[in-house]
Amino acid sequence: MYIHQAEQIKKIDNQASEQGFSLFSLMENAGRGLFEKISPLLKKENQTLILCGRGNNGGDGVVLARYLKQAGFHVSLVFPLSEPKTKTAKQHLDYYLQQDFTVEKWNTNDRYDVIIDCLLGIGTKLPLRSDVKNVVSWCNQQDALRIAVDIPSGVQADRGDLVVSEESEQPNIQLNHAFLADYTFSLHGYKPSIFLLPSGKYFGKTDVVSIGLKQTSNVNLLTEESVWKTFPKRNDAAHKGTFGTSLLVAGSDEMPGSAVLAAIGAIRSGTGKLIMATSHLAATTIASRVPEATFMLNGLETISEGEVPEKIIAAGIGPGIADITKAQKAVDELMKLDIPLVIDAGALRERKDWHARGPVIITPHPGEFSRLTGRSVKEIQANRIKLARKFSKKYDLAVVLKGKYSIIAFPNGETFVNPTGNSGLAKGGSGDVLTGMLVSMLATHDNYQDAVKNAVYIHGLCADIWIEKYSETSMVASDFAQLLPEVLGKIEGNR
Ligand SMILES: NC(=O)C1=CN([C@@H]2O[C@H](COP(=O)(O)OP(=O)(O)OC[C@H]3O[C@@H](n4cnc5c(N)ncnc54)[C@H](OP(=O)(O)O)[C@@H]3O)[C@@H](O)[C@H]2O)[C@@H](O)CC1
Ligand SMILES: Nc1ncnc2c1ncn2[C@@H]1O[C@H](COP(=O)(O)OP(=O)(O)O)[C@@H](O)[C@H]1O
Ligand SMILES: [K+]
Repeated sequence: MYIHQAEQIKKIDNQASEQGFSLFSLMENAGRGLFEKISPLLKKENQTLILCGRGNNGGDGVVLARYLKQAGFHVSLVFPLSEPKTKTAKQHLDYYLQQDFTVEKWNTNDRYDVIIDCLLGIGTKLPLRSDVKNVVSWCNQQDALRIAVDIPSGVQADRGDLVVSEESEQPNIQLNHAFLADYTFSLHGYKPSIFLLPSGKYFGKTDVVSIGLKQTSNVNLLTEESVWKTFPKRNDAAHKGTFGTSLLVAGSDEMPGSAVLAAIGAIRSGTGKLIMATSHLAATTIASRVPEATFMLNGLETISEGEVPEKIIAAGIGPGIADITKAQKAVDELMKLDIPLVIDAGALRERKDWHARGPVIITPHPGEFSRLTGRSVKEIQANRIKLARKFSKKYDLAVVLKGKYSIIAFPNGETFVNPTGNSGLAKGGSGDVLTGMLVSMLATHDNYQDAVKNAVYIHGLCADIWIEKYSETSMVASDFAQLLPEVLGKIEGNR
């Protein structure tokens, strides 16, 4: 599933017109596609209001109104912000009027069953002017089905915030400042703001309307199907060496539990062997929960002094590490190896040098990413896709920016949004399981990008399946990790 930023859509429009596709015909396709998706939601006796703005989003509304009227629906087409100003929207309005259809005056006392928002689309620049705010506010107070075209008015295409300045003293994000849709039909592809907050709360159910153009984008939504396709097969002749030895540098006397969780995530995700480089106390705790693990005692110290176990094919460092200085030295040593390296939690702190022989994967939550980038958490959350991509490209590493809709950005520009996972994961320990899974899957996949995508997707899927049966509130990391055998069984069966 493709995700398009506003800039890309503008480029696509220009390319299409160079290839002889007029904007008029794209708008026609948009309106017809919208009609096909929206008409099944309407009843013939419904009173439907289509509110159009002055740009091309309004133009889409004009075409939609024509199709709905031709099919016999009761539709009022209105321009509450005055008449269209773009050439294409004007052309479609002329054509609409030539069919003897009319434009009506908006009367706020009239009642409607359905309100369709074609006020503002990807041309939105915040803050909203008061005329739009008033219309949006009226819409949100009506007892009607609310449908948005492309994006809900008041929301930006690429960012999650609803006000222009993230540094504003009083952001005053009120519900009434964006159209609160029950459904949003996005043209050509999804826009990033569906997967950001608070914007994502305004979209309702979402679907994409094709406008007849070829789909290309290097930002995509991860799907279960892509996981099935890329998850490695185990052959019958496999031995424990086939799936490689993973190294996890994790845990300390203060935080043995993190290492336990990382070890559970790793041992259940396919690695042939697992070495835990950890403290004596943590090793005792891990051994009782994950008897399959082997140990490098005083692991962090030993590795930081340059002594690294042999024959490892993937490594991860960070969960439950307390000594940040030693962690940095250990990361330096691991970066000398030509293997994929996951850097998480304690090992991410104060990290500045990212040069490594093998692929580096960092797994920051928004707070950690804030420290790494020097930007506020608020700015990061509003612009997750773009900022993860930027960091990935700048430092030539893979970024897994965690949270609702984790973003996975690779240095070649390929970017993925993960739809799995729920707020039950927002508890200590969830990220530790992920780090273990990542390292183990890096050891078993030929392609490191597939390993990262699959680990992130499957981690969230386990949590989603857990809450179908049990409570999201009470779910803890060791609960959903128990579902790895069930979820991986499903994937292996479906391949
Ligand atoms: N390939 C595709 O996907 C295709 C997409 N298409 C469609 O085109 C849409 C993009 O159209 P667009 O570029 O004309 O911009 P659009 O969103 O209508 O907004 C511009 C208007 O909004 C106004 N405005 C802005 N900010 C404001 C504010 N804060 N407060 C108040 N007003 C504000 C601005 O006013 P201005 O500031 O210029 O006076 C101007 O009038 C896209 O979303 C999709 O629906 C299809 O038709 C064809 C193919
Ligand atoms: N609201 C949410 N929806 C989906 N996933 C979430 C949500 N909150 C957190 N997560 C996931 O839970 C994990 C939390 O990791 P992290 O913040 O590092 O926690 P910890 O280090 O305590 O284990 C990440 O994989 C993150 O994507
Ligand atoms: K809209």
